[in-house]
Amino acid sequence: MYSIPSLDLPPLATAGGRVRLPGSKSISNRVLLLAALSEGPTQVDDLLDSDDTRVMLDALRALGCQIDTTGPQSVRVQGMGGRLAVREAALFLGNAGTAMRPLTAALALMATAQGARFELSGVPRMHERPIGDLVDALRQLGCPVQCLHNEGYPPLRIGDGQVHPLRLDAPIRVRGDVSSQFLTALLLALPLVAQHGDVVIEMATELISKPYIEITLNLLERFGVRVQRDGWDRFTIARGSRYTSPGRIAVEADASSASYFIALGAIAAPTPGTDGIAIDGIGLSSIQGDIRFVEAARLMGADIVGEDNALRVRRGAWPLKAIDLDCNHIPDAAMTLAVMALYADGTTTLRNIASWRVKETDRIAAMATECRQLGATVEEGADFIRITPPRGPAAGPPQGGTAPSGGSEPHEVGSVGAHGWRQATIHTYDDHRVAMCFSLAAFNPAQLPVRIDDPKCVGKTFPDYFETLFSVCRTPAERIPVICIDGPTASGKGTLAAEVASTLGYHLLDSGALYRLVGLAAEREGLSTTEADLRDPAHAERMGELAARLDVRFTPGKTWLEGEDVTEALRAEAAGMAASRVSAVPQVRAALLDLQLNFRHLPGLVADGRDMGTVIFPGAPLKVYLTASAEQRALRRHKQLISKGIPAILADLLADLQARDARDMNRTHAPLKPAEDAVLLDNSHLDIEQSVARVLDWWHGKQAFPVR
Ligand SMILES: Nc1ncnc2c1ncn2[C@@H]1O[C@H](COP(=O)(O)OP(=O)(O)OP(=O)(O)O)[C@@H](O)[C@H]1O
Ligand SMILES: Nc1ccn([C@H]2C[C@H](O)[C@@H](COP(=O)(O)O)O2)c(=O)n1
Repeated sequence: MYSIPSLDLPPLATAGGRVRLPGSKSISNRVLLLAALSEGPTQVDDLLDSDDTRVMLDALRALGCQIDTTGPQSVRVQGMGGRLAVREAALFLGNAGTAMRPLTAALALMATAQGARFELSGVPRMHERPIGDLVDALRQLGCPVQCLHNEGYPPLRIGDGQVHPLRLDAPIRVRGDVSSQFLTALLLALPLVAQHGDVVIEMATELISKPYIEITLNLLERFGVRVQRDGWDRFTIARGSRYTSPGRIAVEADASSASYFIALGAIAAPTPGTDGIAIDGIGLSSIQGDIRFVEAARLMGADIVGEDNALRVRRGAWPLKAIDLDCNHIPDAAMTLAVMALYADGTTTLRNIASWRVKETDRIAAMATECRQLGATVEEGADFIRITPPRGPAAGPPQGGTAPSGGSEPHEVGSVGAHGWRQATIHTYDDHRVAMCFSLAAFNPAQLPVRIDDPKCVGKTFPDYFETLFSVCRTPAERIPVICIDGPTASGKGTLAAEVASTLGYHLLDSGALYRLVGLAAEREGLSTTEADLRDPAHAERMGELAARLDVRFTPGKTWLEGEDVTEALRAEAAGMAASRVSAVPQVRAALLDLQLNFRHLPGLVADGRDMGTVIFPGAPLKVYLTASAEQRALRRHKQLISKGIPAILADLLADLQARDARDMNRTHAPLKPAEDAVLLDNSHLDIEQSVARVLDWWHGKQAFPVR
């Protein structure tokens, strides 16, 4: 997950490949609650691991439910059979509507029937999301429920510690026009109190988002409770209903999450050698309503082939076709249509989406604002949004080839590209779906990058969303930004590069490590690395061959040579000196070229070394030449070694690093020197933080993202 302030997406060109999506949030949280309310243990597989499911798991554990992790996406829930193990608890439910609503209902009934008291709260936005219709229904039943700040909104106090009789004889009336989750909450909770008679729910107003109710009814059946449904007006839970564990249950992949990859397949030209986007774990037999996004995407021109548990999406009509659609049945996935509309041949209207106003944010306002940022013309109403793409029909996303104005050259601030698209900073309003939707704007035909603020908000349902997106998207290498940091030893290149890379979410290339690996591998093979031997052409040839067949692997924080962890060995001063000697051999440099170029991956790269800016990435948009006085550098290295418990003599270190500087700067091939367009940074009197801030300032200054 990208836990950084903003993530810059370079212009993307093509897409293709296979994705496996995380489990459905709606199913995961319903299943967890049902498993906890059931009699007996339930093994839950393919569970979504996200903010919202974590909130539900924490709440259930706080209520005394035993839940053991049995695998990366699996838990075993020891059902409590509807009996409370804890009589008083304060539960923080973040911004998870799928936890707040069902827990409110289940705890209200149990607290009233068994005598308990709970407080349920969330983040500030949760306290603005209405729950009054559910509270009214629970009060009809005789449950003491108090809204602690504003009537009709969380936080709530549920129960008063006393036992009260429940009024179950008359039908319970609940409104269905604000959120279908209120009905879901009652349907999940009422089987707990249906021992003595039928329990009936009647809709007081028309029900929206019916497919979510179908998920609820389907899962209730999996847990042994069959609800009789009369149209969408009346639901009867039969006397004697009780939850029994199905033993094992697997969560389907999330249909709303699938919408981004369906849209991706429809928008992006296929990467040569691929056949569109294959999505595993969800197909046309899904119980999730958002699977009907497939129909809407087809209306817009997507070519989708569906199987029971898989989908394949290819670009069909292009540009996409504008549509006018009632989206009441796919409220979450319909947001993705709004971004597809940016690539359509006319104006798209999405109707009957009033529920967007009370979701994680006011989604109608958010989608309208952000589409306008990109250059679209947008009209919004209480329950609709109408989107005209940036200056009329889109001509097509980038097809590959060279980017305009020199590849990853920055655009001018506030730049308006071809077709009226604008380079935009997308606000995400702590709403995962806004972030995921707008990533697709990176296929804009103007080839402008897109900045997504607060990308970690995708953690609500799809923590690895951007990683998954990058795994199936391609763009010409020159559009992937590279920041080069070259300089002499111990100037702080590695430290600076790692900090800059982690702030921007970019990959990191420590090119010095590759030369160190060659030195180490040579030593292990008994191949001399003395300057004298390396001058022998046959020996240099052998060293080049060794570099070409290096068996090396990088994992976070570790480097492996032929399966052995050599992270520590590489950092030894001797390894640095050997690296300096072998790096003067042209055959070695040639052998390592492709390896270094292959580090250039989406969304960007920070590369440190000696020739990053001059030889390896000469077109990089930012090249920094980092220096500090030899004395300062020797002092830093001394401190570094001593802090690791490695004995060192300052004078020797100074002499060694001066010798290394001289060799690195004076060799014939790719000597250490600033690139002509490099900016110089002498950090002799700057600390690490100041150096990082300086480089980030330069980088942001080169970007054209509007500050909002
Ligand atoms: N601006 C700075 N001020 C003070 N100390 C720094 C600064 N930058 C880095 N250091 C410290 O200097 C030491 C050397 O830094 P680092 O290993 O990043 O240098 P390097 O240029 O990558 O070295 P090499 O080329 O040998 O790999 C580290 O202990 C680091 O914490
Ligand atoms: N791009 C590079 C990176 C490194 N080298 C050589 C020269 C250095 O002395 C040696 C070790 O590098 P360090 O890990 O200290 O950055 O490797 C090079 O020639 N070109």
